[in-house]
Amino acid sequence: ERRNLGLLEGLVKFVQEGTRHFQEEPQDAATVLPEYDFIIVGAGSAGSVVANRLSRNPDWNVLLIEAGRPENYVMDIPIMATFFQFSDANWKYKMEPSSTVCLGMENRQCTCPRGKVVGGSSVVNFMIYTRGNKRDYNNWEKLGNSGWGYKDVLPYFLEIEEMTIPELTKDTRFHSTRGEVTISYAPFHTPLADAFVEGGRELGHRIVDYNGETQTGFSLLQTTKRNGTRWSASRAFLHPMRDRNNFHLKKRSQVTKILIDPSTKTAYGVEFVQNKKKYVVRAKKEVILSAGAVNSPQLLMLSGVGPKQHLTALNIPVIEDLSVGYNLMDHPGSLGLTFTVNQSVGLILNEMLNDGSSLVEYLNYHKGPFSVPAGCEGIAFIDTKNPSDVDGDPDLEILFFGASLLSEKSLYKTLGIREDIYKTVYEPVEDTHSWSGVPLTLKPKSRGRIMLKSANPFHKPLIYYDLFEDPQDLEMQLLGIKKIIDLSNTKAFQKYGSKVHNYPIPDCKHLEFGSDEYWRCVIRHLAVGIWHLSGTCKMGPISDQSSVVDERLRVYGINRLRVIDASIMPVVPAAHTNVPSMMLGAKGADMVIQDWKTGYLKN
Ligand SMILES: Cc1cc2nc3c(=O)[nH]c(=O)nc-3n(C[C@H](O)[C@H](O)[C@H](O)COP(=O)(O)OP(=O)(O)OC[C@H]3O[C@@H](n4cnc5c(N)ncnc54)[C@H](O)[C@@H]3O)c2cc1C
Repeated sequence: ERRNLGLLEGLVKFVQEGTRHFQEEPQDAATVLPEYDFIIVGAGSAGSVVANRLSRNPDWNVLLIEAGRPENYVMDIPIMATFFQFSDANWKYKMEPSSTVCLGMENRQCTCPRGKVVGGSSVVNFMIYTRGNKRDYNNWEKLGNSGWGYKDVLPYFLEIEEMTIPELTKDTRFHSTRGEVTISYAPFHTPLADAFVEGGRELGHRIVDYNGETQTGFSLLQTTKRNGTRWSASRAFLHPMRDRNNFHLKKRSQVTKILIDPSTKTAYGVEFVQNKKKYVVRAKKEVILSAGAVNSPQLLMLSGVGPKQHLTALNIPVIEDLSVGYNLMDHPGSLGLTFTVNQSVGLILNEMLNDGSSLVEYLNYHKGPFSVPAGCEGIAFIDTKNPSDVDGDPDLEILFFGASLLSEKSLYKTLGIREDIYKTVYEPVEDTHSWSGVPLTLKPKSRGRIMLKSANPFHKPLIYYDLFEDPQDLEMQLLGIKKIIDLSNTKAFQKYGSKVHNYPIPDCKHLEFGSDEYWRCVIRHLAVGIWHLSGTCKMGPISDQSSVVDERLRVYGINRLRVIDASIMPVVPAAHTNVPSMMLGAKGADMVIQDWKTGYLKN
């Protein structure tokens, strides 16, 4: 009876919070002005920050256009993070079928979720907070992008961070408490998460604040969460500006074209469609593309900026011939490694729902297992070439989940795994307590490409990406799998009788279970990009034929048009790309502000 009362009270509280959340998101603008100073396309991780920073100047008016729906408070319950991939908050992209990778997925296609919602992919992601390694950004600078070294980006990471983990706030060189993006540990973690960190220590790794001075080591997950709920880009940057009257947000409005005068090669506005109605809006100063690594290149190409041959084949008049859509990167991973344990120490959604107390705890206090983002609890960064270097340059990440494909039936569908694989490998022991480790290749050498399917803006672009085209990317996975098996064999995990779930993947069962060849087969079958798509509008010097934007993020050859989002990353950092994209938003917006203040771009 007490629990029922707790549930009712919790539900009332949740509805109240949800209502407040709904009211705090900026409303859909009732009218659209014919002209704004700045038009930003995409209210995602980067675009939300850009809009926030530019509209701080009351003399500038700013329009932010978002194709997706409003964020919903249910999306902010951490354990639910994978559930919205079936909803209209996801663009539901898939990679083109391949004969070498994603072989265990429906139609040999890996899924490519992207947030289609106010807040963008920060609303569907796993809330993992990482910045990357200082060498990643120093490398950007070395590639010819001056002003992009670690010393230049760190101030922006600090500007946006609100660190709430007490022991980390003391390190003021690397952490700040004054920004908008709240960082916390999950208020709950499983005993298996402790085993992960302890197991890492047993294997000789350090426990590290991987967003501090050095990155290599093991840790519980730092997450973009406030008070046990998701802290999306929208909650961090858009909610606080809902009353700025120089700012308009259009939701469910898809930009279909950037308007560019072909004679002066100057961007002067955009065309967008809301409710089947077409609008044309002009930009007095600039159009800024923050539509993400799939849609920013798509929009550039639809607007005549892209590879000449490709656009000509689709009858799109070419305004500027640039390498748009190339250099697609992600952090390739694989899902084949599951461990069962002999105690009830993992996360099983069914159990949590049946028991009810976890739900009551979450609704009332935002604590307990529901506060764990998608079951993800720990992270390790390893420099496989210099494993004992305390200041290593990691090339391998291990992502730890206190759950696995055994823990929640819908997961295999979310990930696009073939039903026959689920039925033979996982279903026989589903609901067994388990954990999983996902190895991520942090310095991928393989590259993919985004192409247009047609000149129709409503046709999904094509995503070509053989994640393991370069064999080194696959070998790093193999190394990762071996490391994770070593972890399972530590005392910390053996306390729970951890053992590899050894039902072979049907297509690989002709190979000896556990042999290198077996694992290579599994990696190719249950491959996953971890959805850090980036690089498709590469930043680089003019001498680099493959670059699309310059170091001030201006599109080469086109005036008054920038790209500010994950697509400008010349090389993907050793990081989950949400907060790095927000950093790009803050730094990119500063460049816009500087350029217009100094009269660099004349009105
Ligand atoms: C399932 C998943 C899990 C992830 N987990 C993590 C994680 O735990 N930690 C982490 O750091 N990173 C994670 N990432 C990656 C990270 O969230 C993204 O790299 C980051 O959000 C990208 O930011 P962005 O600004 O480039 O693009 P987005 O945030 O994707 O924003 C682009 C926005 O533009 C809008 N848009 C696109 N086209 C148009 C158009 N034509 N007209 C109008 N609007 C348009 C989109 O709807 C979207 O809102 C994850 C991503 C996914 C998909």
